[in-house]
Amino acid sequence: MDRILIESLELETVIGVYDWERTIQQRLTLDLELGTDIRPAAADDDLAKTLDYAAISQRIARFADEHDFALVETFAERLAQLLMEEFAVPWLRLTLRKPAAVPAAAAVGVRIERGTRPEGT
Ligand SMILES: Nc1nc2c(c(=O)[nH]1)N=C([C@H](O)[C@@H](O)CO)CN2
Repeated sequence: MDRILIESLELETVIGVYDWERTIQQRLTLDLELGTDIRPAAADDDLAKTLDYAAISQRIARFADEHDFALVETFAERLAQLLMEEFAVPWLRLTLRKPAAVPAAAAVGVRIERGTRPEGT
């Protein structure tokens, strides 16, 4: 299966379990692999036949603006559901990092895979 990539997408959102986190915006970074078949788009050189990574990046930024989850798990799961529904993505791998959460770590976060890969990929 081919994949469309979005790497190190920086997002600002309210996220966290502690009271002090409910009043500030924090940075998250997102890596995304979106399963798709790129051959129709490549054959016709046509953006309409593939997943538009610019449009998807904008949608993700809007999602971050509109929500204020406690857990990175909830952000990741809800975003995966949205992307699969709105953009008809059959499979994705999403890595969400919260870089400032644990000062001794470069980042902490979650990685999830959702959906079904076509046979043999
Ligand atoms: N598995 C998780 N552990 C923790 C989370 C989280 O979202 N998932 N969040 C926090 C706090 O919000 C933390 O980021 C503040 O520094 C703690 N553990």
